[in-house]
Amino acid sequence: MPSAAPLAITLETRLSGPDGPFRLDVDLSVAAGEFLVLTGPSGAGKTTLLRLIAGLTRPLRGVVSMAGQVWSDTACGIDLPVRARPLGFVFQDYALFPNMTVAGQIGFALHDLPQCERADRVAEMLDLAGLTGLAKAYPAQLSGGQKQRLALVRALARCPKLLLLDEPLSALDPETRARLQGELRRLHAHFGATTLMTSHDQTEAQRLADRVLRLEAGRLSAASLSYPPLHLVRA
Ligand SMILES: Nc1ncnc2c1ncn2[C@@H]1O[C@H](COP(=O)(O)OP(=O)(O)OP(=O)(O)O)[C@@H](O)[C@H]1O
Repeated sequence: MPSAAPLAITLETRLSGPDGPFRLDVDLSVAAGEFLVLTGPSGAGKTTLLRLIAGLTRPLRGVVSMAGQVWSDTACGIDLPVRARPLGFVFQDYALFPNMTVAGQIGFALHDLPQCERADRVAEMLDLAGLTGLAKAYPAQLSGGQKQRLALVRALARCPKLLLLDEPLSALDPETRARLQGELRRLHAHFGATTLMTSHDQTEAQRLADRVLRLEAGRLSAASLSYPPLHLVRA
C-alpha cells in the first residue's frame, strides 16, 4: 500500500461553466505511489485541477506541495515553473511532435542527460513501451495505442514524482483501451510515481485506481466502488 510523504493540494479558483460561474474548491491529500482517478461530468473542473497542480494554470488561492517541497503557495508568492516541478503530463491527444521520431521524442525529454546516458535511457523506455522496432518511425506512422504508449514513457522518462494523466485512453478503440489499462497499471508499478488520472469511464476508473474521487461542480467527493480493481483481479 502507498506510504511516505503525500501530495497535498488546497486550491481554490473561479471557473465559468455553461451554467454560469462556479468555484473549484479542492482539499486533497494523495499518498506517495497512490493511483488516484478523478471522475465526474464534463465541465466539472477535472482538467483544470490537473493544470493547477502542474502550474499550467494559476489558482485564485491555495497551496500545492509534494514530498515536502512547496510547488505553489499564493499567500507566499511561491509559483515554481512547470519545468521545475518533477512531474510528467499526458494529454488525451498525446501532444507528440509530428516531425520528431519515436526515439527523438523520448530523447528530447532527456535533453539534459549526457549523450551516452541518454541513449541508454531512450533504449530502456522504448523497450518498456514495446516500441524498440519503431524507434525511427514518426507519430503519423503509429497506431493510437502506440502513440499513447510513447506519450506515457516520454512522461515517465525522467522518473517524475507525479504523473498527471488527462483522459489518456479516451481517444482509443475499446480493445486497445482495455489493453492499455493493463499497461498503465504496469508502468505505474514499475516507476512508483504518484498518479492522478481523469476519466469519464466509471468502470475504467474503478478498475485502475487505488482510490476513485468524483469531481462535480468543483467539489470532490468519494465515489463508491462496484468493480474490483484490475490489479487486485490479476493478483
Ligand atoms: N482559466 C479558466 N477561467 C475560467 N473558466 C475556465 C478556465 N479554464 C476552464 N474553465 C471552465 O471551467 C470548466 C471546467 O473545465 P475543465 O476542462 O476543467 O472540465 P473537465 O471536468 O475536465 O471537463 P471534460 O470532462 O469535458 O474534459 C469549463 O466550463 C471551462 O470552460
